Amino acid sequence: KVEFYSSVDSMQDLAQVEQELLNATRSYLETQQQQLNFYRRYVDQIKREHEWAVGQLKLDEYLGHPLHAFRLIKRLVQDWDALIFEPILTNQPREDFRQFSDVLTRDLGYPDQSELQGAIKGLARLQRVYNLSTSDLAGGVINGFSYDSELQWPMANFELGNTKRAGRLLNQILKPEPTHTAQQTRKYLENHEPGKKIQEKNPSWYGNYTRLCQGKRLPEESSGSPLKCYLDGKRHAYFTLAPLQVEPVHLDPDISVYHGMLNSQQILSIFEEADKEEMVRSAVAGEGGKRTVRDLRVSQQTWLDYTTPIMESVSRIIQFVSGFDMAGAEHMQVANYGVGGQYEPHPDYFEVNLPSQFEGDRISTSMFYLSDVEQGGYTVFTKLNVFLPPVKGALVMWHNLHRSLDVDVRTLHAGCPVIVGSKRIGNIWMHSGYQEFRRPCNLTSDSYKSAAYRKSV
Ligand SMILES: O=C(O)CCC(=O)C(=O)O
Ligand SMILES: [Fe+2]
Repeated sequence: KVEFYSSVDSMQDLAQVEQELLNATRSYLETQQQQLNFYRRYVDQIKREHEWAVGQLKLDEYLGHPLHAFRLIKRLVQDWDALIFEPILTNQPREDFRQFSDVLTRDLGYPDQSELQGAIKGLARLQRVYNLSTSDLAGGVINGFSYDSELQWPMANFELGNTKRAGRLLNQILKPEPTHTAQQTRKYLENHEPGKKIQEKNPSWYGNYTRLCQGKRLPEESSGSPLKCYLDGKRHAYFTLAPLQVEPVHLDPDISVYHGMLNSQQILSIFEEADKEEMVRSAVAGEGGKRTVRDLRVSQQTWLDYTTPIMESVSRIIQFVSGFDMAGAEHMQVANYGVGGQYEPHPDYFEVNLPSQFEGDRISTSMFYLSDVEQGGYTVFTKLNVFLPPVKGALVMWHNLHRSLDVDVRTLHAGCPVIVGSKRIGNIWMHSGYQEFRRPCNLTSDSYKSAAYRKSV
């Protein structure tokens, strides 16, 4: 089954669904109108003839005339039947419309109640993570920017189990303006069961998560050497003429952003490849390594191998920037988030239930930002006080494992909910097999660095 709300790209199909609905409904109404006009004309004409005849003579005299009798019988047997009964009873335009709706639902898919739930949860998530006020959202104002769309907050609250609040909000809208379209919402509330209230306690990481998502860092003690951007033309001969534009964002564990790694043309080529594949709702590893769809990750994704020209270039970039052997690389995962789409704090390593098709755990993550995001959608490292706004064409890279190949718990990170825009990323995870000479271990284990972070958020 297709799912729309979890990816802005899929939502575009919904816009098409509505366009086709509009066209079909318009032409349905038009044909019906023409039919009705036709019936009306016919009835008027018969009425005139009937009244004239009855007015002229007494009825029995009139019908005593064989031609008049014939006309009446012919009208009833043929004309009324063919022109009125038959078309009214079969109502071909309605039949056509029914068929159209079947085809539409089958070919393009049609959103159901669970889509509405998903979209509403997305809105509620935005409100919670970004501290947006309900009135702001309802008025289409997000973080001070004004957007021209009125949100159905009463309905959202209803679906989320806040029935009282839903009623109050509805009254606020309907009191000054009783003919407001929110009347529809009132009908909906009256005819549906309210959603189940989710009384989740915020998890321990929640404070850091929301703070960083909002682009706020905790003040840090100065280490004396502030991180500075630099050009690196030496990492590989490939970068001699066009040095890497490095923005280090954290030291130990090292996290760096490499700007301008893909241009718009290359990104388009990646999307062209991705369009050939099917986007599916992202799953996460659950109990015992089983993949399940959960709200903690709301996006759609597909995988690209390195056989096409564009992906060969991507592979070269990763190889030359990271120094790793691409023999250990997973295919690139291209993902697209929906509005309110997110990926809650998680590590990229497996630690347990390692997938058998690769050697070792995920030693590093290379993430390309394939779009700018109008608002929201930061990548945040909740234990490291780091937030990164997506910048189209940039590459973020870090190691998920210590040199000892023990997992580095400090790398816990998240993709914040997208407020406005379509966030696209390309992830390449490198496994530790084949990298023995690329990133050798130290003489002493360095995994102790993680110890203090195991519990803390
Ligand atoms: O979307 C992001 O910024 C982070 C994505 C991520 O962490 C992942 O896909 O593993
Ligand atoms: Fe991740």
